[in-house]
Amino acid sequence: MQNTGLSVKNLSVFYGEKEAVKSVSLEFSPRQVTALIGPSGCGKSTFLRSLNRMNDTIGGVKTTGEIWIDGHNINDSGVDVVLLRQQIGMVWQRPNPFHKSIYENIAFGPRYHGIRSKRELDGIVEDCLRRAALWEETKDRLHKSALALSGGQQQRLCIARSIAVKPKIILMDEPASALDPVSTAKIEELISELKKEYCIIIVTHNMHQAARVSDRTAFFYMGKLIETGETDQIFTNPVEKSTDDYISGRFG
Ligand SMILES: Nc1ncnc2c1ncn2[C@@H]1O[C@H](COP(=O)(O)OP(=O)(O)OP(=O)(O)O)[C@@H](O)[C@H]1O
Repeated sequence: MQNTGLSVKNLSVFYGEKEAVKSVSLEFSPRQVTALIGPSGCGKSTFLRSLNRMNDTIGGVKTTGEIWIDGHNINDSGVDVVLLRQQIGMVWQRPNPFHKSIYENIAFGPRYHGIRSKRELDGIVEDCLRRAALWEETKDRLHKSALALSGGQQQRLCIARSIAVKPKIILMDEPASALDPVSTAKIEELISELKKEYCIIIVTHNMHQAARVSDRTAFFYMGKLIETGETDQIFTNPVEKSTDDYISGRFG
């Protein structure tokens, strides 16, 4: 069981002169799913990417503010970003398995972090595929290319890959938006299972999905955090008019 949450204080992110995220403070609890919602361009993905310093890979980005995990501010200089991304994993919108076998997709991370024993790696591969509800579909083809899997299976493989390195937090950027309804339902089931162990933060444009999978919801607009609270409250009784307008489809 992981007991780690994340505490964001006054986070701002600039692309050159443009302030895409404006002094956002937000707490994320362990074993909860938080949905980040808001109209296109409001800064959800930029905010999400800053939580494991993926924005560092984009030129011209400046970040200010603090992001605390286990007593460490991840924005401090000297933070080992490889280790950080082991602790805070990311699942992207489009499934992006490595051009390797199903087995190697899972084993790669643990091996990189020092696990050499084949028996141990075999165990990790099976455990992660089981937890991603993919074992039965793949156990007879573990050494075949991951690219031969369907899109939905590839996304579940990417989730299995992300948990193989024992993260504390999993970030998901519209993880089901490229998938059909059946695969989407499987990903949502998987999120509900994984939240028993992890803190999950998900960006979604799908209001039904946010209502189904999340415990808490944060509404962003024009780079600002407008409102956050229990998902039920945000969807039934939002405080801010702009939140109400957005979730009822009046803009965005
Ligand atoms: N690499 C970049 N360089 C410059 N500006 C960027 C970059 N990425 C995003 N932006 C700008 O930052 C703002 C926030 O973008 P971001 O992608 O975070 O929003 P979003 O809410 O996730 O949007 P969407 O829902 O469409 O994915 C937008 O105005 C966008 O144009």
